[in-house]
Amino acid sequence: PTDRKDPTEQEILIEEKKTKPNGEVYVRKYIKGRFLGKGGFAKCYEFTCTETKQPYAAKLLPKSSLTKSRARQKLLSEIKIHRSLKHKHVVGFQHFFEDHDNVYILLELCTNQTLNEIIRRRKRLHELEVQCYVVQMVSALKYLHAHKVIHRDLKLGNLFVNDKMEIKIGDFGLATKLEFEGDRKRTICGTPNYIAPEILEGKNGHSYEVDIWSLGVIIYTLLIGKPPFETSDVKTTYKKIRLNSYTFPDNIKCSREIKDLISSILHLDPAKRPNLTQILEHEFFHMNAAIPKALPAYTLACPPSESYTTK
Ligand SMILES: CC[C@@H]1C(=O)N(C)c2cnc(-c3ccc[nH]3)nc2N1C1CCCC1
Repeated sequence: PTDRKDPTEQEILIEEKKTKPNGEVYVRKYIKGRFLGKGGFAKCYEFTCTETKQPYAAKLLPKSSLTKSRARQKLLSEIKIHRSLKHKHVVGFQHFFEDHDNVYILLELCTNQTLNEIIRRRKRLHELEVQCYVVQMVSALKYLHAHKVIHRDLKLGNLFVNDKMEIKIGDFGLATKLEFEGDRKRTICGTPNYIAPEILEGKNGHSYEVDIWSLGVIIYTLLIGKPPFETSDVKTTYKKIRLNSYTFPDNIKCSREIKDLISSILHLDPAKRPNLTQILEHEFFHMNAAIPKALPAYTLACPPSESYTTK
């Protein structure tokens, strides 16, 4: 028969066996496909469900890496928070299961990887593209914050891009859910370049504003090509963050509007930063950013700018 695979193409099958409450046993099988890369302790592969042919991005966490309770807690918190979320611009959490050796987390496949890869290729983006991506991020953050979730690790590497160039916020490993209004978190966490000053101060806790700060760092990085406070060592980066010391390079021309937006977000005092609604009302989103002469091969997944008005 033609469909027989020659032995080298032996497909590796991952089976999920589940006994339903009524005693019925069902088995779901996945073909383990190409290696996608490493994410923390996890090795990531493309998985295809044998029944539905649906492809997923799967995180495989060896149980041996989950012996320390911190790694365990982080995984349980990531699953608990991520599986409860459903939004167009949040990575879809499909399913999780375990076998003898691993824990498997099946997530939405984002074939254009992350904004990190896009910036690596493009160096920096046009303001029209920045407008488009930021509108999608703000929409996802409005959803997260409305559900009392703070992501706390927003960065280019956690902004996934699907085949339609739509943004999906992922990796909820450092996310937290506020228990009550006014609840504040104290744990120090995040990625050095994107971490908010109040997390470094650690004096009176932090809240949703840390995600707004990271959004400001992301906008700067998409526009300029590297993060505003980046230096060769973490301590100096933290000092620059605390001193709010960053500049816009002269050789890169940026509109007054986008510089004003970034400066208003990168405010040391969290209470002085604009909230998500105010960000969308900023003039940057209402100016018709110059249509670049040569837009890259892919199209943008955004309507023209006039639809950003918050009517
Ligand atoms: C599964 C982990 C992580 C992830 O969280 N998602 C959603 C994801 C989606 N598509 C992809 C993907 C599709 C095609 C290439 N990568 N990758 C994702 N990753 C990468 C894998 C390696 C490091 C982070």
